[in-house]
Amino acid sequence: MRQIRVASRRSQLAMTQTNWVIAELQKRRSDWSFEIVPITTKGDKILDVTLSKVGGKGLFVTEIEEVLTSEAADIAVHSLKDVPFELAAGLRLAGISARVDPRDALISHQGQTLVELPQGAVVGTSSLRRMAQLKAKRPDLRIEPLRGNVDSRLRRVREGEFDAIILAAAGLIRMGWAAEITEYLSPTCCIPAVGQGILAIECRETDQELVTELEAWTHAPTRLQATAERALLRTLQGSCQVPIAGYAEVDADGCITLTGMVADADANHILWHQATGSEAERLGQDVAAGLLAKGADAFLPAGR
Ligand SMILES: NCc1[nH]cc(CCC(=O)O)c1CC(=O)O
Repeated sequence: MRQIRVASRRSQLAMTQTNWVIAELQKRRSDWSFEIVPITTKGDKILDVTLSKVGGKGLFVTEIEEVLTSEAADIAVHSLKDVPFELAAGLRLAGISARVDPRDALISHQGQTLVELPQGAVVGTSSLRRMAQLKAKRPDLRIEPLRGNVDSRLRRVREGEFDAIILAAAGLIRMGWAAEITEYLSPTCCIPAVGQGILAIECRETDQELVTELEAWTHAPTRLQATAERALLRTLQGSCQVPIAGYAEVDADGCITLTGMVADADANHILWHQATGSEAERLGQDVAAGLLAKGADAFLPAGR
């Protein structure tokens, strides 16, 4: 018998993800019971500003990590894409879920796909990564900031404030709202964020019982994808201030193909690089090196 305290943000998406992970772990460990410790993070309080302007990587994650470090909770469930490449000392992403859909999704007011949107249509997104790739496809679109919870974002497009918005398909699928999606953007056209569609469970590395259980629960092919994509992010020292994308696929032989993208903040210059390998960490570093060789340095923060 053990009581596991699970730190979770209060948003509907966070609670849905947390409850899903608790159900998964409960299936394996009927001798454990779970208690949710709700946390309001700084990121949750800043709803009306473009996050990249607020700055500070890991706005949603840092305070949750403090709760783990101070032993006020034992595990935390994160969307992997919100987790900075560097964790707080003593913590570890011991559990990695099977990835759900990694793609971005277009939700449009009148059911048009990306190519069908009228000239100059207003598209909501605050993600520099999405903005850069949208601009590359459709330079005529007017891109406007869009923040807030998933349900409020959907309401704003439904009410016609935007012609379309872009969200991660994964969040909509987990909430049971996939019917709202007009078009799934292919990962070759709009490369997903590092870790998009993956849930990561963080705990103290000294908690052997939890580490062992979470590692046994981990989906091995997704762990390879996560490792390759995060090695790319780490090597580039990427944060939400720089438009970076990274998406790895693993074939049946365990061969990994990783595609990386870096753009400048105005999306006037976009660089891509792709490579294949069998060692995830190494592959992430190689794709980062490939991007740097093509000039990605100029788009990244100085002093890396
Ligand atoms: N940046 C916010 C965020 N972090 C994780 C998700 C849900 C998708 C996922 O698990 O990757 C979202 C919403 C979105 O981008 O639409």
